[in-house]
Amino acid sequence: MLQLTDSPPIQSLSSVEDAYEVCRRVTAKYSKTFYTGTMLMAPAKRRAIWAIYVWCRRTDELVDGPQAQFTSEKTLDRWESQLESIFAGCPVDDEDVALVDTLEQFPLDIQPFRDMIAGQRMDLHRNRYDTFEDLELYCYRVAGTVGLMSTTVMGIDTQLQTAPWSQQQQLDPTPQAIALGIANQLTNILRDVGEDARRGRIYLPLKDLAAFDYTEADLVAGVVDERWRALMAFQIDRARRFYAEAESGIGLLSEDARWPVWAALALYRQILDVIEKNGYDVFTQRAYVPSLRKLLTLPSTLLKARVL
Ligand SMILES: CC(C)=CCC/C(C)=C/CC/C(C)=C/CC/C(C)=C/[C@@H]1[C@@H](COP(=O)(O)OP(=O)(O)O)[C@]1(C)CC/C=C(\C)CC/C=C(\C)CCC=C(C)C
Ligand SMILES: [Mn+2]
Repeated sequence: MLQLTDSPPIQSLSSVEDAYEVCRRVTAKYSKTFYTGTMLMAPAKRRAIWAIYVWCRRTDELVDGPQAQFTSEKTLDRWESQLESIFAGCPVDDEDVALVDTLEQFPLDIQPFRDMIAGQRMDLHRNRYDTFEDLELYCYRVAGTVGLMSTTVMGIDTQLQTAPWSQQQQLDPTPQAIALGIANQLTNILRDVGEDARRGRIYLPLKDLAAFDYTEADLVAGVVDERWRALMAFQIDRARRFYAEAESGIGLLSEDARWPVWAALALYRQILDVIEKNGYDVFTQRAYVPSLRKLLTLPSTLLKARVL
């Protein structure tokens, strides 16, 4: 290829195999829960989820990562242009190579990716949410979209679609996939209340705080009292209702996807149990599920994947 002398050397992008290996390492490093889930999947689907995870992580880190102070609307505009390039089959950097390959194998729609960027734009300008409806839109954008992306890769059980009774039954698990994303995001928000408050963000709906006579000042001060415990119990109950809705859709997924999703759901939902065990003190204790507890959870999720 003609190399113009005054231009910087054109870096050749990594191979597809190397790009997926980078995605595997990033997923394993940043989310043991999701990595565990992907290791229960068929290899082609597992790699695709790693590629999606890295794109989602990079998108989130534009606003939540170490370089967030330099991120503006224009940054997100450029990121969306890079997304369009990926969907046109033209990777811009090494990690893109894996997602371009994934798009050649799975019919992913660009819209959930655009919606995820729209969610990050909300984090640029918004640090309070008046109502749960406001917060639900944010959760759909940053997490419900992940459910849509993941479901396209994991696939739907085709035998169910051709069954004689299939017309009567809802076979499209989209609502449940979005519900699991929202449930995960609500869990994430409850776990990180203290950390987010220290960054000036309160995701808990202000109308909910008011309903329990708990103020923004109480939250910023990390007050844990009967009002806080009642408010958190209400939030946890709502998150569990979204998990329950998600459960009803897992049986519609292709067989090899059910265990990974049951596992990811159960492991993430356990964070809520830990928050309760910690007396709802999310200000001085970061709720996490010990590895042994995660391991001991897997057999019951396998049973559920086989019978539900
Ligand atoms: C097993 C499986 C298919 C997992 C999907 C893995 C995946 C692609 C995750 C992407 C997560 C991500 C980095 C999104 C960017 C925005 C963000 C940070 C969202 C929050 C995630 C927290 O990620 P993480 O744990 O790494 O961050 P912390 O370090 O803990 O802060 C979110 C909480 C959203 C996560 C949402 C999902 C994983 C969607 C799950 C839904 C499905 C897999 C659909 C299942 C289908 C049915 C029918 C139920
Ligand atoms: Mn974020």
